[in-house]
Amino acid sequence: MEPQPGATTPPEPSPMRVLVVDDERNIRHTLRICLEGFGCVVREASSAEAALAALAQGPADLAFVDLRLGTASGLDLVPRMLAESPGLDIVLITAYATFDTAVEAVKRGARDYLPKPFTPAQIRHVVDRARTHRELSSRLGDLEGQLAQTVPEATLETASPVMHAVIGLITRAAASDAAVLLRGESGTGKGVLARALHSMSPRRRRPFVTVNCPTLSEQLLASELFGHVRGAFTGAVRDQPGRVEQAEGGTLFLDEVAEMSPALQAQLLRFLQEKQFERLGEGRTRRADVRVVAATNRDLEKDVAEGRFREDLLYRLNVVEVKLPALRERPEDLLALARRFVAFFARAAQRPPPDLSPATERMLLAYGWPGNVRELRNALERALIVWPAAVLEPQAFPERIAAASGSVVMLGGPHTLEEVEREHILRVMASAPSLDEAARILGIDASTLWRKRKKYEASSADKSAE
Ligand SMILES: Nc1ncnc2c1ncn2[C@@H]1O[C@H](COP(=O)(O)OP(=O)(O)OP(=O)(O)O)[C@@H](O)[C@H]1O
Repeated sequence: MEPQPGATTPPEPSPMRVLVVDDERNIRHTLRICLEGFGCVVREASSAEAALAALAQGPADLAFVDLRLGTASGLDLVPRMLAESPGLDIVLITAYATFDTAVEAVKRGARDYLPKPFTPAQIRHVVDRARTHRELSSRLGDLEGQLAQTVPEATLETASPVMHAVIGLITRAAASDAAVLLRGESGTGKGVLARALHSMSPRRRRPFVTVNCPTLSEQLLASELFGHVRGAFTGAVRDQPGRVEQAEGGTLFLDEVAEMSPALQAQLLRFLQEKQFERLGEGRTRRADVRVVAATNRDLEKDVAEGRFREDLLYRLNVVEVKLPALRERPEDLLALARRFVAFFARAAQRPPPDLSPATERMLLAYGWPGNVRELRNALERALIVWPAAVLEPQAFPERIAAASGSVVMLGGPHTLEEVEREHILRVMASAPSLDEAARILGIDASTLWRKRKKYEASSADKSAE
C-alpha cells in the first residue's frame, strides 16, 4: 500500500560511520567496497596517527584496525582511539591470529577480533552487531535523560558559608586520588557530594559505583565488593566480578562504611593499602585502580574506641575528611532548595509552580529537619500532591513540621473555635475543585462560604503585612 499523504513513518536510522585503519591499500579498498555495500559511510586511515586525526575530525561508530600498522601496533592504538572516542566499537583484524592477542585486544577495550582472510558475511555480522550496540546505547541515553526528569537535579549552589567551605574542599580533593570520608547526618547529601566529587575528578569518564554496606549480609557484601567464583557459596552458580572491578579506573562509593564486619574491614584495609584483592573462593590475587570515597553518619571515633571499627582503616579512609552540615545549620540555603523542589515537582505534575506563603516560609525555617535535605524534598513532593492551590500554606505539610512553628491549627490544640473553623474551611477549599463543591462538603450555602472566604483573605493579608 502507498503511504498516505502526511502519514508519519519512523525515521531511517542514520548510516553507520566506519573507520578502516590499515596500512595496506588493498585491504582498505576491499573493506570499503564491502562496507559501502552494507550502507555504511566509510573513511580510511593508513596509520595510527591518521586514525587518531580522523577521529578528532569527526566521530565514528565502528573501526576496523589492523594489528600490524607498519612499525606501530594496532593493540597500542586501541586505548588511544577509545580515549578520543569512548563509545567506539573497535574490531582488530590480522593475519597473525593468536588467542593471546585476541584476549589482549579485548582487555584493552576492543570489542572483537577478526582473523584474515575474512568473508563479507563476517563483516556484515560485525556491522549488524555494532548497529545493535549503538541503538542500545542511544536507548540507554534516552532512559538516563528520562530518569533525570524524575529525580531533581542536585545543586552545588550555596549561600551558606559552611557549605561553601565543604564544596571548596571537595573541589580540591577531586583533583587527587586520596581517599575521602564524607561525614554527616542522614539525608545531608553525602551521596550527592560523592557523585559530584567523581564528576569533577580526572576519573569522571570512568564508572561511579555505589555499594550500600548495611543492606547486605557479611558474605553477600564481601561478594558484592570483591566478587566470587563459581561454587564459592551456595547460590554462586557462576564467576562474578565485584563492584571493585566494575569501578576500574573510576570511583567506588562505600555508603555507611561503619556497618562492616571485622573480617571485611581487614579486606578493605588491604585493598586500600595495596590495591589488591581476591574474589571470594579464588586463590588468584587481582589488582584494581579505584578511588575510594566512603560515607558515614556514625561517630567512627566512638566505634574505634569501643572496638567496633579498625583504627587503621579509619585513617586510611579519612585522608581527606569532609563534614557536611545538617540542613538546620545552613538556613541560608533552605528556601532556595525548597523552591527548587517545588519547581521540579510542579513541572513533573504539569502545573505552574506554587509560591510559598510567608507563613510557610516561616514554618520551613523554624522546623529542625532531622531528615535533612531528603526530608525537605519529600515534604515538598507531598505538599504538591495534597495542596492544589497556587500558594502553598503550612497546612500542606505534615503536622510535625507545621507544629514546630506553632503556626498551624490542630484538632484538640489550644485554638478558638473560630480558628479551627477557618482552618477547616481553607483546607476544604484548597482540595475541592470548585467553591460550590467546597460548600457542599462543608454543608453550607455557597454565598455563606464566599463571605467567609473574603473575611479570611482579608485577615491573611493583615497577617502577612505584620
Ligand atoms: N544539594 C542538593 N541538591 C538537591 N538535592 C539534594 C542535595 N543534597 C541532597 N539532595 C537530595 O537529598 C536526598 C538525600 O541525599 P543523599 O542520599 O546524598 O544523602 P546522604 O547524606 O547520602 O543520606 P544517607 O546517609 O541517608 O545515605 C536525595 O534525594 C538527594 O537528591
